[in-house]
Amino acid sequence: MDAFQDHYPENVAHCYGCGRLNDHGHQIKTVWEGDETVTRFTPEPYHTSVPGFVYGGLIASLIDCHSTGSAAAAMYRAEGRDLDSLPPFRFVTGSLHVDFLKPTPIDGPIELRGRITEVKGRKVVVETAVLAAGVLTARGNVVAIQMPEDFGTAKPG
Ligand SMILES: CCCCCCCC(=O)SCCNC(=O)CCNC(=O)[C@H](O)C(C)(C)COP(=O)(O)OP(=O)(O)OC[C@H]1O[C@@H](n2cnc3c(N)ncnc32)[C@H](O)[C@@H]1OP(=O)(O)O
Repeated sequence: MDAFQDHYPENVAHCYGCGRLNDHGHQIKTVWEGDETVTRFTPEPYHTSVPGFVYGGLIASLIDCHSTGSAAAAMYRAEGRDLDSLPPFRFVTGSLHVDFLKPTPIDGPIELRGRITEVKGRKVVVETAVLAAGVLTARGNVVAIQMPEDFGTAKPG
């Protein structure tokens, strides 16, 4: 099945977490399973924190891009549109919160299961459960905001 990220236009397909065109990135793939969005990712040995367990920053990164992809898919679904129909919905992270509940073992796939808890204007809130071998090890909450036309052009300060 096509993943949400397979439909990102080239100009936004270089993200470290989800860009299919970033050879050094995670290249995560997310799909709908009913009303949940699901990403499965197998960590490498170099994703270690304490030996045997996954680095927390990787988990945060996976939650981040899983959630922005989920937000876009939720907007398309809310409007009854295909993922690559125009105009495109692209989301960036406004807020990323992670609770680490248990160490996440590194020796198998990690599953992220997202639920859309709010869709309001340009904002989508995604809550994600992170599971390793079916055990809940972390929870994420992301506020994703539709990417402004002038993203990155505003002067700091
Ligand atoms: C597209 C493929 C790439 C995938 C990206 C992968 C994920 C990433 O790593 S993205 C990179 C990291 N994120 C960024 O760099 C974002 C930097 N921040 C920004 O550009 C802006 O602050 C941005 C776009 C998030 C929000 O700014 P702006 O568009 O002006 O939002 P604004 O109109 O004020 O607010 C819209 C709504 O979002 C809410 N909101 C905005 N910022 C936040 C925040 N930080 N936390 C919570 N809610 C927020 C507002 O409260 C408002 O909600 P409501 O409608 O309920 O009042």
